[in-house]
Amino acid sequence: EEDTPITRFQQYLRFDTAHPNPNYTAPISFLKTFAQSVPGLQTQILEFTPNKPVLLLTLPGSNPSLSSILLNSHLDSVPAEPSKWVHPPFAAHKTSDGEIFARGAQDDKCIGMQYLEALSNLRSKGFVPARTIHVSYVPDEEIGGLDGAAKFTASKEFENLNVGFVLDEGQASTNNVFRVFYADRTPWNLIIRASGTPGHGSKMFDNSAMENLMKSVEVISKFRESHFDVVKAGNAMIGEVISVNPVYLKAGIPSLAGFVMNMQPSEAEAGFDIRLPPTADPDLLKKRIVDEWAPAARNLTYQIIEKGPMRDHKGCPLATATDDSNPWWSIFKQAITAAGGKLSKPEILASTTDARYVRQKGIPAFGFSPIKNTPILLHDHNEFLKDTNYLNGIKVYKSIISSLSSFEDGSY
Ligand SMILES: CSCC[C@H](NC=O)C(=O)O
Ligand SMILES: [Zn+2]
Ligand SMILES: [Zn+2]
Repeated sequence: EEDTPITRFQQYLRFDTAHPNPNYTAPISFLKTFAQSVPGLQTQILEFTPNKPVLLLTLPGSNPSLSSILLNSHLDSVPAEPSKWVHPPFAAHKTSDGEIFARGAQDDKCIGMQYLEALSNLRSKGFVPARTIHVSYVPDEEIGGLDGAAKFTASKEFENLNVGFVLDEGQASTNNVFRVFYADRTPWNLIIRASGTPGHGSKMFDNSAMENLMKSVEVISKFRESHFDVVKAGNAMIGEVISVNPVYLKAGIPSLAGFVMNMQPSEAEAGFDIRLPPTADPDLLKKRIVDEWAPAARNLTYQIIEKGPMRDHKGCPLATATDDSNPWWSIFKQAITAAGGKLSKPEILASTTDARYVRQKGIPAFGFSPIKNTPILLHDHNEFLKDTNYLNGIKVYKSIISSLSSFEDGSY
């Protein structure tokens, strides 16, 4: 096979990095070999948790007194259901139209390789940045990043990088205009457990576990609808409202289901994925959960698992400014324009990425993936990216990387 940017992207996509057993060693060694072919690009592997390596690449800048820029992506992927795909999710099949099908094609192996291709390209033309450029490949983003970005950004090693600005993954755009994200929503897992009177399946009585839980589900559904309606009416973007979605239900005795269906269980449980925009008041939502979603009076208990930080050390919401107070913003915007791209109004990402850990440290960070005119297929079946889209992304990163790294104001 030829060695081109496209075949290299396909090679990277073919590593099975899906949870629950992502292969980290093979893709890291692949990336490391590629990086070593780029003149001046230094490589190191950091391990904050056994078998969860972080690959860090560094291109030293000519002015080491300036803060550095960091380009981050994650190594891992969510699982795929191969039988529901038109092409196997880890074959990286390219159609005659140039669509490359793979789990991770959009989320987010494209950007990991595009960073490298862009750097390699720039270096081949003798490019030397003023600011040092770091590229990080971190494990475990898809499961919350606790053993990945959380530990990396909290480390002495990270401190020593003196990072002034970060780019991380964003999301595809279905039209001709790129999207950029200045904040993420914070995920909470909510588990509601109901207990109640058990009894014969034929009996009508009050206060069964199922009835108690179902009342909660109704109340939560109303809340969900009211927030979704605001989005549907066009009065808010999806990232600006609180979302709550049921993700599992557990009740009854599974081994009896379908055979002996005449037991009203004494316990029932439901799990919800909640996302809070940085502007939301977490205490208000907690109060709502206590009072309305899981009132003890209806024999309900609850557990909230907060997945990662919501505020920085000053107590401020984790959001990066997109106005004149943040010079990185205008540099970023101009770089996109210079590469022939257009940028839409900055958004809050509906989901959650590792960028929250750097924002928590007070470092400005944008989420960006140079994917346009493409359906949003992250975590979906048949995730794909078109070759021309991918190649254009390399061009966009060349512009972004050279602009950001030549910003010489020492106060940032
Ligand atoms: C608990 S943090 C989970 C992070 C994950 N990131 C991408 O999909 C997400 O669900 O948004
Ligand atoms: Zn991702
Ligand atoms: Zn993802």
